[in-house]
Amino acid sequence: MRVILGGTFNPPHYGHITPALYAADLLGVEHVDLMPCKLAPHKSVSVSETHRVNMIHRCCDTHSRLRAELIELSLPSPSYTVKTLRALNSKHDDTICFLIGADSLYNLDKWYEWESLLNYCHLIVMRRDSETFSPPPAIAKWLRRNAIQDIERLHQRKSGHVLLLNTPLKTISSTQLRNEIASENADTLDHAAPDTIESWVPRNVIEYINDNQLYSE
Ligand SMILES: Nc1ncnc2c1ncn2[C@@H]1O[C@H](COP(=O)(O)OP(=O)(O)OP(=O)(O)O)[C@@H](O)[C@H]1O
Ligand SMILES: O=C(O)c1ccc[n+]([C@@H]2O[C@H](COP(=O)([O-])O)[C@@H](O)[C@H]2O)c1
Repeated sequence: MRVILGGTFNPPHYGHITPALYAADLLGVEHVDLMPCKLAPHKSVSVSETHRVNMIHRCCDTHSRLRAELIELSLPSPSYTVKTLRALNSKHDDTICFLIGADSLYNLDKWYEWESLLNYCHLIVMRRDSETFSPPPAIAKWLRRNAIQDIERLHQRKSGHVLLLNTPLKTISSTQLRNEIASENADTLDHAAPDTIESWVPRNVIEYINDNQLYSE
């Protein structure tokens, strides 16, 4: 079984890493694969793919359970998840648990061929800003058909289930981090108490951001 977290990672942060590792623990999987998209379907991205990948590699240097999955960089863009999952399935037989945050779940019906996603993976949903999940009606209806409670069931089928997990809440976003840095708080990030920095972003990622003057305007 593989646990994959797709994202723009602009930049990666502990809102990605902490709940993803927690989910992997519950699933009994050692690694979490961070999979940067080439071109995000619903977003504009301000820094190069190379910087985003380098920051992911830094996260992997800090956390040995993280790995980089770079398949989307060689697939056509935009990076539609259903197409990526098909490509991954054609290469390996592993069951894929694809992680998404609650905000992604609530918008899932806007994704390309979203109703096919569960043909290729299980979806594991992490809490984002709130203790509880409050999906809109269309998604709630879909969840009634597809959501399970018992983690063991993920090991019994290769795809087709959705699991909402009570992952630790880390209410940070890449947008918030970019705004902090753009508003000249990069210095604050750099000199803040180590506990503060390390609760947002791995230190070597902050160093990378500062060294490359990312997000400063
Ligand atoms: N703090 C968080 N807690 C749980 N899941 C998160 C968190 N931040 C991001 N995610 C999830 O990780 C995936 C990748 O997120 P992404 O790289 O877009 O980060 P982001 O912080 O949401 O970025 P942005 O602020 O630029 O929109 C998405 O499925 C998203 O829901
Ligand atoms: O397939 C889609 O239509 C689709 C639409 C929006 C997001 N995604 C994927 O969801 C993951 C998180 O996306 P984002 O935009 O929150 O960084 C990332 O792997 C994206 O490729 C996928």
